[in-house]
Amino acid sequence: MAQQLPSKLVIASRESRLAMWQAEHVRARLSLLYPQCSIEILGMTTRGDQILDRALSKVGGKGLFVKELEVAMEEGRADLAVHSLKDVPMELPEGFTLAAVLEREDPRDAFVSNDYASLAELPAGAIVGTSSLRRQALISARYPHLVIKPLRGNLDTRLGKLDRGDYAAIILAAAGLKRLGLPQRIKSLLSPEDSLPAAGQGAMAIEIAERKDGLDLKAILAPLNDLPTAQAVAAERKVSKVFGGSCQVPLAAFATVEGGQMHLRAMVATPDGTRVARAEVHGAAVDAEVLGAAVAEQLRTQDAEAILAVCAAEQADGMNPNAAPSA
Ligand SMILES: NCc1[nH]cc(CCC(=O)O)c1CC(=O)O
Repeated sequence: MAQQLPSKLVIASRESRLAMWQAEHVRARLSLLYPQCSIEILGMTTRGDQILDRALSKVGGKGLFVKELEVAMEEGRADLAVHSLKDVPMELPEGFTLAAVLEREDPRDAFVSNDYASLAELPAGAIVGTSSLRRQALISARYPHLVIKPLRGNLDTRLGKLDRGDYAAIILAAAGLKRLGLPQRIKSLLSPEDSLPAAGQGAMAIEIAERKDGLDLKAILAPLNDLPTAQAVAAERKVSKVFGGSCQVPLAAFATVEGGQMHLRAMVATPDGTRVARAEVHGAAVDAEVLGAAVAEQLRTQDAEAILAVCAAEQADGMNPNAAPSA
């Protein structure tokens, strides 16, 4: 790299075990690439981590988990921030960009239970824990005899609540469990038919701020970017953006890329799963955003706007006890 390299780079991260694992992963990869550069991690608590008792949709949504990290970059206390891409808002504030998207971990949702092997095994009335509207809608659509109850907190907290017996099973992203060395907690993986993943699930992203010192940080981070993953998540996030993308709406978007070809699937639903619209397209992966827009358009012709209007009305009524990230 012809690029000048600073003597030190600071990575901002949330302090949950998963966030720190991800920041450490990026630190290790950068250290291998640039052994002459010292790379440090700045752990931070975000407002989203503090507010555990209220629906995040009421107090600002996904942005709450990234704002403090952005302020640290703006003030020069950090150079980059590592995020679970799923938790990153579709529109970043002026002056911030995603510099790299790392190769995706398993994007699927995982069924976690101490007593049962799969959703299909659960008896009528069994309590399933998830605070994702998407998971709630998809599970209710297919297994209407199950009872969905909210579940928040970081991964360890959620597993603790399962082990205490509060739930028959809980649904978590497989990626988080694998990264934390807990793959044995996964009893089965949900197929895309049972539970289509959320936009960006399983992918890590590196965010940077516009530099006043002219340092081309994007070029420095470029070797960490995984093109097929970047293309897949660009399509998924486009779908989400078209529908006003936030975790307050049951929306799934999942793309796979192989040999430059993309298969993109998406779904919107009412939170109770009684109305579900699905769409899919195949095309060249370089046209990621066009494919995303095409799937969004297909959903729209299937009444997606009406479905989302139901969600908005319920939220205005304060019926949504759910929300957002905290792994
Ligand atoms: N919603 C919080 C969140 N954000 C990222 C992950 C897991 C890791 C990932 O998807 O990359 C999780 C936990 C979960 O959904 O179970």
